[in-house]
Amino acid sequence: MTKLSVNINKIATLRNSRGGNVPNLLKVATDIEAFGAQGITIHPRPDERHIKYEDARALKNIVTTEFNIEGNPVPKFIDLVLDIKPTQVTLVPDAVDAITSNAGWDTLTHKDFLKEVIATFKNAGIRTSIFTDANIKMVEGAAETGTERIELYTESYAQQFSLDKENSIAPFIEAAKTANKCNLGINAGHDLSLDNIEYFKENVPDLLEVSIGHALICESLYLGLENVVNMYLNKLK
Ligand SMILES: CC(=O)[C@@H](O)[C@H](O)COP(=O)(O)O
Ligand SMILES: NCC(=O)COP(=O)(O)O
Repeated sequence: MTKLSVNINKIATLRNSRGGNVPNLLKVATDIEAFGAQGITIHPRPDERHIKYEDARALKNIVTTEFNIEGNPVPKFIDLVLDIKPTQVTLVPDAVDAITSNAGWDTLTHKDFLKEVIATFKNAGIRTSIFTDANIKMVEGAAETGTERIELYTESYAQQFSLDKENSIAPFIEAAKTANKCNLGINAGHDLSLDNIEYFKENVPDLLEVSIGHALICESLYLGLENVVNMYLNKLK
């Protein structure tokens, strides 16, 4: 079975757009767990434009499933994660001004840095994962850092999927085989959706966990929209 960890960044984006506390991030996280998701993912960014550091601390007290915190391991982020001690930390090489994550680590160039950060988190009892492109050399490099898992960066798969399923998945199958040989657990995420998730799961061996946010929240809006419009119309009769 592959676990679903729901990324709730977009809930925080919506809340922040009006100030106040609607939607209530903590209630949404609790409800997502009650609906059956096996994890909650957040990706606090340095400008706190969606998840705020105080959200991360508050979520620590209410998340009862797997709590996964993603981000670039700058000192402020390392301190936050060591304080919260989530189930898993996923290291992502984001530029400060990135709109969203747009690359996996160069695990060869940054091997020494990653080794050091991974050791820090592992010593604190936090499972580690490294955001990695579907590239055999990068997966092998990740294995040398001591990380327990990688998260395969799936944007290229999601972009190509509707044009050519087989070519879009091919590098991910090879990356997963390499990860298995290196005893790395496999997570995946970025732009996964109701359209492309099933084929990914069917073809990538030993997929432990996916984290999904943007598409899942957009799909929730669309799948709920007709119902809510009708609820308003009924009240306005
Ligand atoms: C690492 C990854 O792919 C996700 O965490 C994604 O970057 C979500 O971040 P945003 O919600 O800020 O786009
Ligand atoms: N790690 C990927 C993630 O948490 C969600 O990415 P996306 O579904 O918002 O693209």
